[in-house]
Amino acid sequence: MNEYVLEVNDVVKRYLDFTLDKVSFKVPKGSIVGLIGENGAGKSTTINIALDLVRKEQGTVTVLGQEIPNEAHHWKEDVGVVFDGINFHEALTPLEIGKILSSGYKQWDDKVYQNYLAKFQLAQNKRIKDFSKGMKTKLCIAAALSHDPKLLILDEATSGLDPVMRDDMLDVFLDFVQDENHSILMSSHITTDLEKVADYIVLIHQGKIILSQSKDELIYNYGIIRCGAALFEALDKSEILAYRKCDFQWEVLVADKAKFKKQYRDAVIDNASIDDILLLYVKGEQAK
Ligand SMILES: Nc1ncnc2c1ncn2[C@@H]1O[C@H](COP(=O)(O)OP(=O)(O)OP(=O)(O)O)[C@@H](O)[C@H]1O
Repeated sequence: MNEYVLEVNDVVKRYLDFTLDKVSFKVPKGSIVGLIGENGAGKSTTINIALDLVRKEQGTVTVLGQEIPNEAHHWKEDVGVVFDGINFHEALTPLEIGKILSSGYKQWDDKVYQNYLAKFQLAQNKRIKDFSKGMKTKLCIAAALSHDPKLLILDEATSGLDPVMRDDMLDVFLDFVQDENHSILMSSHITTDLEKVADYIVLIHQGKIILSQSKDELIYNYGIIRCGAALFEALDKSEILAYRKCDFQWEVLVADKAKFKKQYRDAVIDNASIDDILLLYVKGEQAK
């Protein structure tokens, strides 16, 4: 088996006023990859192309070792998908959905489904139309996890959940990938969630991937220098990733904060959160 469960290579998609521009990234087996980017950056388009829901113009997508699209649709059995919103008919109950899905998925495990319904406190016989938004999301996640997918793809799926439920859900995701045979690609605007669970972060900005990095590398090595104009002018620009001017100070993103700390002893260099990194790339200037 391939060491990557999803490989997106040089994918291009053009809409009237938007281009997904040679997007490439990989989801290693056993990992959680967080896809981040501003509204309209191209996250859903990328995910939809990876799921063969939107046609790409160039590039290749390989899911679980199979290049898609292809004639065999078996790969869909092994991919669980949760969008922000529900795909099930609103008149159905969780019990009825379980019955429908059990005939659609060879690997459907009703015991697993029942366990998730209980864990997420979802009534079996309540109609979906009477569910809250968060309950609908939980139902979609329960259903997606109950056909034993090897790859779970979540497009902004957890944003409707309250902080306690989101935290519980992150534990569910961590459990899911623990055996190294399961992997997750999740897009989210809640970057603190990704800080908790993601192994890798892929940042897409205006249709281009501008960062694809291990989360630990970002958290431990990336830094933000906050300085005045004189120090900013003196900084080695070849080592700067992005920068912006805020009022009277400059914020500068660097990949190796320890090196800068040694070189510029008087500079204030803070750790960079994923939000900081996103903000600097999106609102600032990219240096290289
Ligand atoms: N079917 C379509 N026809 C035309 N333009 C589209 C279509 N689908 C998406 N787009 C455009 O592609 C761009 C990227 O949209 P996409 O939904 O991929 O962004 P996103 O990163 O998921 O944003 P958000 O965080 O707001 O969900 C947007 O400019 C959007 O208007």
